[in-house]
Amino acid sequence: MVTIGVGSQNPAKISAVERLSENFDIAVQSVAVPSGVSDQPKSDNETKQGAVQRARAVLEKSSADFGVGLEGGIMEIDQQVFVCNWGALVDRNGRVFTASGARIPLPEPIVKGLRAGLELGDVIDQYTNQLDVRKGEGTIGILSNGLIKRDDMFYHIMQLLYGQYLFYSK
Ligand SMILES: O=P(O)(O)OP(=O)(O)OP(=O)(O)OC[C@H]1O[C@@H](n2cnc3c(O)ncnc32)[C@H](O)[C@@H]1O
Ligand SMILES: [Mg+2]
Repeated sequence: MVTIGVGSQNPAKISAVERLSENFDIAVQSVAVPSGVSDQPKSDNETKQGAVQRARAVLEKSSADFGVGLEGGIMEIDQQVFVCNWGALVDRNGRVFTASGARIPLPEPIVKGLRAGLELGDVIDQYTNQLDVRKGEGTIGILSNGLIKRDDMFYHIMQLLYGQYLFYSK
């Protein structure tokens, strides 16, 4: 049994890692760590960096075998703003695996809020008139009409991360 520490207390992130333990002998623990980037990362680069920094901080702060960082952000392609997500898995040998998740364009009213300096988590709550969307289906869940929820998207990233670890450990 190996232990994975997840650098967040967000249930959508923790549940994505827990889903890995349905297929692998893994124990999951939540470790509160800083991302070291802004609360609302604004590029792939910054979002990925937040994921890696969270993962590294988990190994410093806990005795887990692996550190996982999952980070949400926004990024722009051709003046269209997308929600994006990155994940990182680090092991005690210093290996770092990274992967990104699905992206989906954000509608104009949400982009307006972001340009005004708000965090996506707060804007999506206002937009939907709900509380803590970020901890449940997430923006990706809202905009995909519930077909892909935030923990599904993070689970996909977890499969890409753990899969790489298995592949490169052969
Ligand atoms: O407690 P932490 O781990 O920080 O969880 P968080 O919900 O704040 O998540 P992030 O910092 O990784 O995400 C950055 C912002 O984007 C928001 N967000 C909401 N739904 C999202 C989604 O589906 N994908 C990416 N970001 C999302 C999120 O709530 C934050 O305001
Ligand atoms: Mg956050």
